[in-house]
Amino acid sequence: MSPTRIPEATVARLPVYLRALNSLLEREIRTCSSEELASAAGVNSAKLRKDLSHLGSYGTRGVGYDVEYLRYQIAREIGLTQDWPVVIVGIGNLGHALANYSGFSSRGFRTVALLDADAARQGELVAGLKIRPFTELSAIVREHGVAIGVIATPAAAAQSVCDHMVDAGIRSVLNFAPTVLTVPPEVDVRMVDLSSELQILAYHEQRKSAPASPDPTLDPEVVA
Ligand SMILES: NC(=O)c1ccc[n+]([C@@H]2O[C@H](COP(=O)([O-])OP(=O)(O)OC[C@H]3O[C@@H](n4cnc5c(N)ncnc54)[C@H](O)[C@@H]3O)[C@@H](O)[C@H]2O)c1
Repeated sequence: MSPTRIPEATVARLPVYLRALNSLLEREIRTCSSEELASAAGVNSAKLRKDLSHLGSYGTRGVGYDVEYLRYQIAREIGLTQDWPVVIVGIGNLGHALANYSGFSSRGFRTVALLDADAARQGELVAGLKIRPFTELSAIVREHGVAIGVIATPAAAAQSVCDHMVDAGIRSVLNFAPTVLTVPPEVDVRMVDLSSELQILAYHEQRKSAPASPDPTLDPEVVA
């Protein structure tokens, strides 16, 4: 891992580069230029070169990047070369879908427990794991050294679930509930909000279909 802290915006793009590199490897492409990788990742090549320079990766002039090695460097930087035990709390519609998603395990995220407060759900087998009572959280975190907690409960329960996770020693939380969580500074929270993403698309869709608005700088009142 690099000793210096990488900018957050670069960290957010590393998984995108990783996906692009995986698809190059699937096509047995062993080296690529920054332009090729940038276009596969959907960013401009200057930004890609700057991002990769934070990893100490500059490619070789005239040859480009070694795809396999760059994939290893990025995976190591993100921490994907190690195993991350994960718990999912709230095994309703979304919790079931997350538990059944094979993409986590193939990227090093191992779901070790599924927890729910509803006694009626407990004992049900989902993706090979029995849903367990939420009260077992601390014991499970201790037993498996859980690094990441996923919250898939209704919004009203999310802060309390998060507080219990933090008390149990979890330092990274992925929150699917549509509510902002308060955590101590050493805890990282990422929020996934599909509704907000749809609203952003709706905003762009609306702008695309709206008639072009006049340039405000040509408005005599604005100019005056
Ligand atoms: N982020 C997204 O894009 C996205 C998409 C869909 C749903 N959601 C959100 O995900 C959450 C779950 O949605 P759903 O449709 O699966 O709901 P659901 O009602 O089907 O499931 C929620 C589960 O949480 C459990 N639960 C409630 N309080 C709990 C507590 N204190 N501790 C442990 N478990 C508890 C319930 O028993 C239930 O099994 C909601 O907040 C919803 O808004 C987010």
